[in-house]
Amino acid sequence: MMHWCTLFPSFRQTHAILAIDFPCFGRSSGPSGQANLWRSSDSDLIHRLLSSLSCPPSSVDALAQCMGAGALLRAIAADPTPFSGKIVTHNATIGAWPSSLDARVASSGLRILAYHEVDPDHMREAVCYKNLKRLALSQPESAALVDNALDRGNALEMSSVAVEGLSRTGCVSYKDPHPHVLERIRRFVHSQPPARKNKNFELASIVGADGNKTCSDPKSRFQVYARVRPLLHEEAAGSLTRKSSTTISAKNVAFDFASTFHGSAPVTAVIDPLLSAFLSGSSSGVLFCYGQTGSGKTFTVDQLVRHVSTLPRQLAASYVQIYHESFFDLFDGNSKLSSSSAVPTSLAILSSDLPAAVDRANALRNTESTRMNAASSRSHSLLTLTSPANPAVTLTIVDLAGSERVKRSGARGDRLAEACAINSSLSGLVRVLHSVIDPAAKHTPARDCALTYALKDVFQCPRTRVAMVACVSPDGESDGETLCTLRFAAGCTWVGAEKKKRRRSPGKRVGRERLEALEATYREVEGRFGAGAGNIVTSGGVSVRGWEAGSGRDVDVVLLHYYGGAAIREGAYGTWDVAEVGERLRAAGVNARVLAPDFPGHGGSSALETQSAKPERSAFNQGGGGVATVLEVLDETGCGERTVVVGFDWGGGVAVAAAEAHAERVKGVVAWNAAYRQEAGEAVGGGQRWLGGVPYRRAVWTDSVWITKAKSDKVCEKLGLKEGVRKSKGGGCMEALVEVAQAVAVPTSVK
Ligand SMILES: Nc1ncnc2c1ncn2[C@@H]1O[C@H](COP(=O)(O)OP(=O)(O)OP(=O)(O)O)[C@@H](O)[C@H]1O
Repeated sequence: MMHWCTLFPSFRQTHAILAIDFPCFGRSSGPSGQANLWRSSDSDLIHRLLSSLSCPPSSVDALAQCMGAGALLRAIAADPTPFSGKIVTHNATIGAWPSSLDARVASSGLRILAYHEVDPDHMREAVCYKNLKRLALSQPESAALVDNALDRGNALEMSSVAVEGLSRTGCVSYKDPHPHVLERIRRFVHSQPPARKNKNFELASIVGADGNKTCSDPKSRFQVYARVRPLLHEEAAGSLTRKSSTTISAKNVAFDFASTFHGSAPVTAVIDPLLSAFLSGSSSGVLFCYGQTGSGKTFTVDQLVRHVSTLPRQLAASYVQIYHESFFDLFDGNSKLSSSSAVPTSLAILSSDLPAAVDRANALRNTESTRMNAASSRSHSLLTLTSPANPAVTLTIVDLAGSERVKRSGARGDRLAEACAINSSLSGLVRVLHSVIDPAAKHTPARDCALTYALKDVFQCPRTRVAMVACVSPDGESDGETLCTLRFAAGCTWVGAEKKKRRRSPGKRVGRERLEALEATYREVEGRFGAGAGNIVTSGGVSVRGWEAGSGRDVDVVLLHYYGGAAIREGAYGTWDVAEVGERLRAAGVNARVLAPDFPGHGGSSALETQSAKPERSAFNQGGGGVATVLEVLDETGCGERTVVVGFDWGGGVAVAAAEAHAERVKGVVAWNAAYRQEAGEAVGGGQRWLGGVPYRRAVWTDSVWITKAKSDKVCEKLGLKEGVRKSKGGGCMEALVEVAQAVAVPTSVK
């Protein structure tokens, strides 16, 4: 990371700078040399970090080195949304080149400047070198490779500098690039992207890769339009230029849309195809207005509502706003809805009366005056109409809150929190849209935020027609934001592509059925426990998935996930399937309530300002630490004395520590591949005390490269066990849990 420090002064004017020490490196926690513990989730880590900082889409330039560059390339392959276009790498290494990366780079307009200094660790035969070279030859607009040995004029030559006290391990030596190379990198990052020779390059490459259709196909169910509002007072025109009725350019980059609109005339063409399908009852539709704050989204929605009102029909209409991830019913005095699936008020209304009803409701919407817009919407609004011909068919008009760079909008305090919530939910929407278009995506992350959750049926139903209006401002000061909006919207033009149908194996079908069963379970839990996105949220913001046997309760089982993971086995890094665990226990004669919390800053739980759950033992018991989280869950879900705590990996260490600290509440503990870190001076052999405190204990081990007998022995020693149960692959944890839960439910002499 320090490699790049000399570049920072020149970027300080234009960028907020974020320098990352990956876990186990530099100042970040974790034992050194344990990068393999988190490497499989490094791209997720980068995305979570950017999303926690609420970076708007297309706003991040990146400089990365060695395995950090590999992580970055994986992050781009997974989702290029946050990245704005300039990527500089040095000696990038990667185990396997992601199959979607070439198409991602081509379609997102990213450009990579890659330096390579050949040495025994970074050879020309290495995967990354070979692929960067191939990319530079096949997509010279997107990638350039500088091999230092072959191109001395441009080489990233280095001199070594040692910096005292830079990391917790002492002195770090870093290499200082020569000034002329720094200047080249600086110019690259600050450069305007060149005008594309073939403006359909992005689309062409996507079509080539996947055989998909594009937006220029009028039959596509997803159409993307751009609308440029007129200049307002005191604004001066920027680089936005109209090229044709379907093309506009900003900062010399041309973008193609289904149509572009300029000025104030109503843009009825964007909604007419949706309206006719809606009125005939043939298919549902959703129309989004997307763009930076003050670009004309609310204005456009207003015009569209007035257009709908000219069609004389009796309709049912509901109107909600999403503010800070909660739903409010605008047709019921802006009352808060108890959950994301609660049904809002539905008005039976004549379409001609709709504008007046919407205007009245809009007075209740959260709006504020910012530097960018005198009446800026601080919430997303969703107006949903039900088809008179078919009650199953709806048309939803979504006025998205505007993305904003808080430096420009001057947001502070509550406004800043709002801006962060808005940016992060827009990023959630962008991620969902990308997952819809990506043939390799296995999962649509619709549960990540309230906005995508509300629209999840849209994303899942292949018949729903979708229109997006990218609203942009012609003001020169907004050129940067305009480019981001257009780049994102142009990227969405591939959403129209029918995702290549993957042949599902019977196993995958079972997976989908399980997912649906899980959904049903969440709804059940939601009903029983109250508010939350299919679960409960504690007063401290801990999201807890729950499952109950439904016929009395013998034990409470609390499942703890690994550091950097999530509780529910729904996404890539989830650990548990609460329903599966509950059913397995029920089959073994134990009626259990199974609870799986997400630690603060993980999964659905909010991050704490003071501290997220940290991996060090010393942080377990601090506010927000693992043990404190477990206690909060026990308290707020009413876990009785018959509680079993089960933890995997880092969660296993937390389970052990929680059982030790609250032996009066915990009757059983199962530590699976537990990462228990001994504190300096801590006597591990606490077994004697444990025998009296927590009667039922198991340590389970699954063979893997980093599990050693020594680690297993340490946890066993801590638990007062002679040895752990060692399993060759998976499975052992459930058997141990069944044993312990049976013993806790009907106390026996099992120890
Ligand atoms: N096409 C247009 N013709 C004339 N005026 C417009 C047009 N679009 C927007 N405006 C004006 O620009 C200003 C900002 O528009 P609007 O409130 O719709 O922006 P917005 O994108 O909804 O902003 P925010 O995200 O902050 O809510 C308003 O004064 C609006 O009347």
